[in-house]
Amino acid sequence: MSDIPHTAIEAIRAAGRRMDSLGWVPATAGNISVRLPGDRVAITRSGFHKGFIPEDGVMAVDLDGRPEDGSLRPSAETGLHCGIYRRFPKAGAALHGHSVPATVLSRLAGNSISLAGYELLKAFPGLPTHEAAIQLPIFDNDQDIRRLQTRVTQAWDAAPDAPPGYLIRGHGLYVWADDMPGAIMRLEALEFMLACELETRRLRP
Ligand SMILES: CSC[C@@H](O)[C@@H](O)C(=O)COP(=O)(O)O
Ligand SMILES: [Zn+2]
Repeated sequence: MSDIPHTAIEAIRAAGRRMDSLGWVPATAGNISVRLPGDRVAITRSGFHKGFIPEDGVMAVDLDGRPEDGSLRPSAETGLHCGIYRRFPKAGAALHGHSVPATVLSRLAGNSISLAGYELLKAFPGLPTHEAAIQLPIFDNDQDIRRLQTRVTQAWDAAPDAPPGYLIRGHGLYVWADDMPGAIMRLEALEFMLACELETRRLRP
C-alpha cells in the first residue's frame, strides 16, 4: 500500500483528466507530478493514458528520480520533473503535455518563442500587465533525459529569470508552479497563447 497522500494522488489524476479533456495528452503522452514533504515526489507511472490514471498509477521517487518501490516504473521523463524540483525550491507541481500548438510551434521556431502583448501573460510571475513578454525556451528533443536535463540546467544558469516553463522540440510543453492549481492555470495560459501564436502564423505567414 502506497503512503502517498490521497490528496496528491487525486490532484494528479484530476490534472490528467483536465489535460485529456483539452486534447493535450494523446495516447500515453504527458506526465504529472507534485512535490511531497521530505524530498519526495509523487509522479505518474510510465505508459498509462493520463486521462484515465488508475488509483495505483502514481508512485513516489526521490529528488534524483529513484523509485521508492523498485518494482514500479516511473515516467520516462521523471528526470525533468526532478530537475525542476531540485532547481526551484518553491515548485510544488509540474505538468507536461503534447498539445498540437506546443508541438507544431516548437518545430517552426528557433531556440525560443516570444509571447508578447497577451492579457494572459499576467498568469506568470512578475508580469502585472499585458505590456510584457516572455521568452519561452525551446530545447531540442532527446531520448537521453539526463542529457536533456543538463542542457535545461545550463539554460537556467545562463538566464536565471527564465519563465517557469519550456518547450521540447516536436515533443511538448513543461510548466510548473507552487501548487497544482497554479500549474494548471499556467499550463492553460501558455497553451492559450501558443494556440494564438499558431493561429496568427496561419493567418499571417
Ligand atoms: C506516447 S510516447 C510519449 C513518451 O515518450 C513521453 O514523451 C511522455 O510524455 C509520456 O511518457 P511516460 O513514461 O508515460 O511519462
Ligand atoms: Zn512527453
